[in-house]
Amino acid sequence: RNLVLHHFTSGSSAVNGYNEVSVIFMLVALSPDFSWSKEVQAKLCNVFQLSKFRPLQRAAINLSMSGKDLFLVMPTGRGKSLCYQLPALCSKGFTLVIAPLVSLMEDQLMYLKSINVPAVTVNASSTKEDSKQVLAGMTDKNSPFKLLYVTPEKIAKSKLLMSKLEKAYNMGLLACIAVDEVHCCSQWGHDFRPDYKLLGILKRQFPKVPLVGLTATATSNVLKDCQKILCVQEPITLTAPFNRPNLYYEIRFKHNEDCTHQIAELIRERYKNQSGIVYVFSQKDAEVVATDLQKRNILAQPYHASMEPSDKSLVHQRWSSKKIQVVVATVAFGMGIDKADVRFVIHHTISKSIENYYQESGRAGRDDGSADCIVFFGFADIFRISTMVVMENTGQQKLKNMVAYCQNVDRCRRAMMAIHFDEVWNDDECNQMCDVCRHGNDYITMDITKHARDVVAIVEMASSMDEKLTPLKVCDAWMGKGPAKYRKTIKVTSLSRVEVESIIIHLLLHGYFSEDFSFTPYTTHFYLKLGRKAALLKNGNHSITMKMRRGMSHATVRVHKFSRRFHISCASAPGFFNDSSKF
Ligand SMILES: Nc1ncnc2c1ncn2[C@H]1C[C@H](O)[C@@H](COP(=O)(O)OP(=O)(O)OP(=O)(O)O)O1
Repeated sequence: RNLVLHHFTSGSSAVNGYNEVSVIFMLVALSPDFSWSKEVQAKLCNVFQLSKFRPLQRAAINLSMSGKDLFLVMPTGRGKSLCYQLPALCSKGFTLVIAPLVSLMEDQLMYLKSINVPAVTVNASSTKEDSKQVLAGMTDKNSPFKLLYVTPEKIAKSKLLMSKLEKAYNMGLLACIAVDEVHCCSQWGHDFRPDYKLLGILKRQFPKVPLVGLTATATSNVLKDCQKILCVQEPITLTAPFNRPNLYYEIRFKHNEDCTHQIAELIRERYKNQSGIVYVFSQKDAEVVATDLQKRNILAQPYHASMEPSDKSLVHQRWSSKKIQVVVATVAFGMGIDKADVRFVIHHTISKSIENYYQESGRAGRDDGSADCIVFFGFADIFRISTMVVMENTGQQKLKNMVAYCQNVDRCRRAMMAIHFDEVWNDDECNQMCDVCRHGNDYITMDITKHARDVVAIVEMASSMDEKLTPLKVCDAWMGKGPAKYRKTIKVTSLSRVEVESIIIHLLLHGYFSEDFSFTPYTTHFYLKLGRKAALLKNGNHSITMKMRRGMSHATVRVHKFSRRFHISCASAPGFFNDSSKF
């Protein structure tokens, strides 16, 4: 135990990565002799009705009960809430919980009520009488409640609440501060909320109270930013392995017309009588896709932010009780979803970032049973999302990371996520639970230099005519379907649509193209312009290769055919689909 406490108090206490953390975790887990250990174990069984801790829960509880500040990064659905709820029951006074949404708090309060844990909230919809009672309870030595849930807005705006917190602190009744969804503090996080920026006041005013920041997804940079914003000196970071071994990750190419049809087939054939979520881009898509699935005899209902709260909870309830099979939802269907047996999460449209995707797909398989996470990757969707996130500082970069994840054909999908979340990863651990690992070497490497020159020339020509082209127009023009004035001057390609789209995406991701936004009073348009690397193509020695999945499309056959042609007419068509690798 001394060794453990030494670890708590010495050296650089910001520990990241599971391997280092596991050392602490084991030391902590092996220490059953803390003064609170017996009570903690008893409450785990008697109050929460759980037989044992999940990885890192005991460590997190022991650390915060030792007074340490802590960041806990644990995949969605693995039980972060227990890490502050259980210590709250074993401490004097109450724990202050900051949560981003009132609906989230209400779900928690309902659950806590069902297990007889006294918990309350003050938020914008509390009555005066309720608020008064809660504020009085904060300084009551008998602690009528053990958890107090508030929104960050309340902390920022209510002086009365702050004065009561101060009084409770001075009386030794403020046991712990838990900041749920702590990544919302950072603009670099995927869900920045301005009021979270002001939460530094808590640690400045109440320095002796341990703070626990909880999140399912945060890179080390985001956590460093949160640490600064929350004014936490030396937090310990416990990072549970991000890997969800029971989830199978797959990317499919989206051919717009039949995407919903494909999804319906999947649901009918592979997921008969099993619950799932289909994520879509917009509220309108939620309505349309849900109706399409209903027409195909699938019990599906939409869920989005503009629905009445009562309709939303009705859909949620019906889905939880298996009266409907599928929720077709926007991202509004997210926080607070705690259904264990979700067997599939299908993305009709890609997510706007890898963090979002990890969280959305993570709603599958919470019961540890196997589940599928399938993304339909569509060309036009990239630009719809790009214009949606145009105001976000890091929106384009995050979207590009997500697009690169989808476009990838040769790297284990878990490995890509691990790199993104700064995790150490061994590819063997995927266990063929992603499409790339399962289909092994099923890709070809192509020299696309000539194609790149041809398509870049189209955008260059349009620009010289003072015209802007959307990515779809560039595709059409390149395939000879554009206006006659282009057709005369451009080199029309014989590549398939999927190949054309993939090459344009590749050039965008690698800086040969870049985005050019134009705003009208009603909408934002995405045009392609030359990127910083476009000029390199003027150099005869510059070459670009790209990897493309072999079974990706009907194009596959054509790739083979072309490469045969390449061998015949090598001299006249240098670089034409020069398959330099795994044919
Ligand atoms: N030790 C445990 N053993 C079994 N079940 C547990 C354990 N701890 C928590 N759970 C259950 C309770 C909940 O039904 C479920 C998810 O817990 P919860 O705290 O809501 O997850 P979370 O906060 O990590 O997810 P999210 O990121 O979605 O908010 O796991």
